[in-house]
Amino acid sequence: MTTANPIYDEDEKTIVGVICNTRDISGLINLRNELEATKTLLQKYSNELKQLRRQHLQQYEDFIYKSKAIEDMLQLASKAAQFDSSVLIQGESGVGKELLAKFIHQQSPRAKGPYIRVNCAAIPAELFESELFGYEQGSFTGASQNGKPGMFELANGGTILLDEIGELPLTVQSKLLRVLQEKEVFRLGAQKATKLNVRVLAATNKNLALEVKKGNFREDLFFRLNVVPITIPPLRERSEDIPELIRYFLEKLNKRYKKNLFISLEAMEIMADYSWPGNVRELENLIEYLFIINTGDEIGMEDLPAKLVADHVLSEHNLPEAEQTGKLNYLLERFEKDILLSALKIHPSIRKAAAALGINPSTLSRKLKKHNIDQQGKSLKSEGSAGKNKLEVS
Ligand SMILES: Nc1ncnc2c1ncn2[C@@H]1O[C@H](COP(=O)(O)OP(=O)(O)OP(=O)(O)O)[C@@H](O)[C@H]1O
Repeated sequence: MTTANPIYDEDEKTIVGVICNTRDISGLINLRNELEATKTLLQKYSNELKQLRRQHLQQYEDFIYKSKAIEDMLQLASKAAQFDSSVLIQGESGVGKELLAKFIHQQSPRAKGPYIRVNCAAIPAELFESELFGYEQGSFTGASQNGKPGMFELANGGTILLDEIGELPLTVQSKLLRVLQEKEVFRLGAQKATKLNVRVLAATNKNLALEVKKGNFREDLFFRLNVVPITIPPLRERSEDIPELIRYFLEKLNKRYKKNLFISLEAMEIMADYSWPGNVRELENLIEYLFIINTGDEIGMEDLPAKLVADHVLSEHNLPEAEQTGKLNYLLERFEKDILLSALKIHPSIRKAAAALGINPSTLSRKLKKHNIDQQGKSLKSEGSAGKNKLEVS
C-alpha cells in the first residue's frame, strides 16, 4: 500500500515534492483473510454444536416437543443438570414439570443415583417431618421398631424432587431450609445428624413469589430453591407441540394394544385449536379415551367432545355473519348428542334416561336415531352420521 503526501513551498501553493510511503501489507491482507476463514469456521462449529445439542435432546425421546420455547427450556435444563444447584420448576398443572425433573436427573452426573419424588400435597402435615427426614427407633408411638430413613436419606447420592412445594407447611419449611443449608439431616429422635449429598429440585403450579408476598412461603427458602428458575409454558402457548404429542400418545397406545388407529386431519386441527386447561395431561387422557371408545380405525371430528369442537368453531372468526346461526345450531346438536350419551351411560335404559332428562321415551328414541346412537348409548358411525356432524359453513 502506498500513501503519498505533497510538500508545498512557502507560499503553500506550489508543490515542491511528494513523500511516498510504501508498505507491504500482504501480511495484513493474509491476516484479514485468516480472520474471515476463522469466522466462517466458527459459524460452522456453532451450527454443528446446535445440531448436536438438538440431537442430544431428541435422544431423550420421552420429552416430545416441536416448539422453540421447549427446545430453549430443555437446553437450559440440560446445562443446569451438570451442576448441583437447586432448580425451581414452575408451570400450570399437567405441563410436564415432573417429566422435566426426571430429565434433569437423567442428564446429570447423578443419573445412576436414586431419584426420589415427594408429593408435598399428599403428605398429612403431622407426618411431614418423619416422611422427609425419617425417625429413630421408638421415637414416637406407632413408629417402626427399627426406625426409618426419610426421603432425603433415600435420595442420598441422587436427586430429590419436592413436588407441589407450595403446599409445604411453614413449620416444615424452616426445617427444610436447615437441611438445605447444612446439607445434613436429623432423623426424629436422633442425637446426631446424617450427612447428605442430595441434589434438590422443586416444582409447583403456584406462583411461589406471590406466595412469599402473601406470607405463605418463607422468602429465604424461596431464594434457596430458586437458584435456577425454569418455567414450562402452558400447551396453549405452544400449539405446534400439540400434533407431535397426539401422534406420540396414539403411537404408544397403538404399539401397546397392537392396533393401527389414526387421527383425521380435521380432528387434529380441532385439537390444535383447543385451549387445554389441563395441558399435556388432559391431552394424554383424551387420546386414551378416544382410543378406548373408537371401534373403527380413525379418530374423527365426530368422536371429539363437544367443548373442543365448540372452541374450534367459535375460533373461526372469519366466517360470514350469515353462518353464525348455523354454528349455534351445529353446536347445540353436538352438545345434545353428548348429553344423550352421558344420560345413557348413567341410566342404561331408554325409560330411565328419558325420565332423568325430563322428556318422553319416544322423544329420546327419536333423538337417538337422529344422532345415530344405539340404545346402549353407542355412537354408530354411519356415512349419514359423519355427514350430519360436519359443519356446513361454506
Ligand atoms: N413434552 C411432553 N412429552 C411427552 N409427555 C409429556 C410431556 N409433557 C407432559 N407429558 C406427560 O403429561 C403428563 C403430565 O405431566 P407431569 O406429571 O410431568 O405434569 P406436572 O406439570 O408435574 O403436573 P402437576 O402439576 O399436576 O403435578 C405425564 O404423563 C407426562 O408424561
